[in-house]
Amino acid sequence: MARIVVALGGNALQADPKDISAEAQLRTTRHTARAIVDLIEDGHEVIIAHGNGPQVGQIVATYEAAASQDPSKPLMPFPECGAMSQGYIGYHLQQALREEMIRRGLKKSVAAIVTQVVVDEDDPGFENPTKPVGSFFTEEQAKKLINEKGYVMKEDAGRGWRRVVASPMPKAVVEEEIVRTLVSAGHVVITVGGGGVPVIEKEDGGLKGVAAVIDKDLASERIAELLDADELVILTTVEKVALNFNKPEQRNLSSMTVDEAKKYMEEGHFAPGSMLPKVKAAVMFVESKKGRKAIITSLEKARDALSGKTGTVITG
Ligand SMILES: Nc1ncnc2c1ncn2[C@@H]1O[C@H](COP(=O)(O)OP(=O)(O)O)[C@@H](O)[C@H]1O
Ligand SMILES: NC(=O)OP(=O)(O)O
Repeated sequence: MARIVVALGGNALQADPKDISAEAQLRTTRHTARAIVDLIEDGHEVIIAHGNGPQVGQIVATYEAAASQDPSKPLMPFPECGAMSQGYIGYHLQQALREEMIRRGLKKSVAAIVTQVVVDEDDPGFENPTKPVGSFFTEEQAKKLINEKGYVMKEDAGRGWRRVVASPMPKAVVEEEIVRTLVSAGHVVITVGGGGVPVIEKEDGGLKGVAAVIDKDLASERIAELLDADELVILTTVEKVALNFNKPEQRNLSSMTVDEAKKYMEEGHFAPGSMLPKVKAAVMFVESKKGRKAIITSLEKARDALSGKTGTVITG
């Protein structure tokens, strides 16, 4: 039995990026729940983290559209939208996991924790927005949004144009102790959703939300370290990390050491904004303590990867 932090990628929440309806998300999370419950059934202690890029972008855009039609309607700040996305996604995951556990006769409770993650006010990420959120646009649509709304928009790994926002590094998890207590009591916990709601510490010890979206792979790494997890499992669309990805000479990797991973990062094998943060998170976790292991694989292959049959395993 291992304590595992599972980071869920976009495909675990929205199978079809064009269908962003609540019904479609709930359907997809039901499918996702099967892969997660496999790990619970195998006896692992599972902590779940997830992304929120499409969802938080959708929530922000909905408030903006309402305000543009009726200026008396308020805009919703980014941290509040992040918190809403945690609640919305957490609710679907809670329901789907509960159903799947009942189906398999497992008696466990699931809790989604609205989680705040402390970032540094002076983080360089605030100067250079990198995190894609919301829907994909054509270049023409993107230019219109840049002019009309002042968005920063970038091309996202050949998939289209998206709005990008600041993405500071996660430093501390405010609800760490609550998560630890629930996990240690045997409950399934969903935390640092969307990387956590980014907050800065005020001089009086209070917290203040900031307009940013933390990378969920890096936030998953942070909570995995804090909870002294044995493994960080990053689930995405690909079964294995590759060198020369999408090129004729592509080579899938079954394993890499942290030194190899660093070399491959320097050589530019991993796309920024997609595979690079996953490999960075894996390296950080493995380096944080001897014996820790990270796995990057697809949702469908999670169980096989944990039993050493597939995936890319990153070790010290
Ligand atoms: N070297 C690489 N090996 C494998 N996949 C890569 C590589 N570089 C970029 N990718 C892309 O990264 C994607 C995963 O990132 P992304 O879709 O942003 O993650 P998430 O699952 O967290 O939403 C893969 O589906 C693949 O298209
Ligand atoms: N917050 C975050 O990293 O979301 P995505 O994984 O959806 O980009």
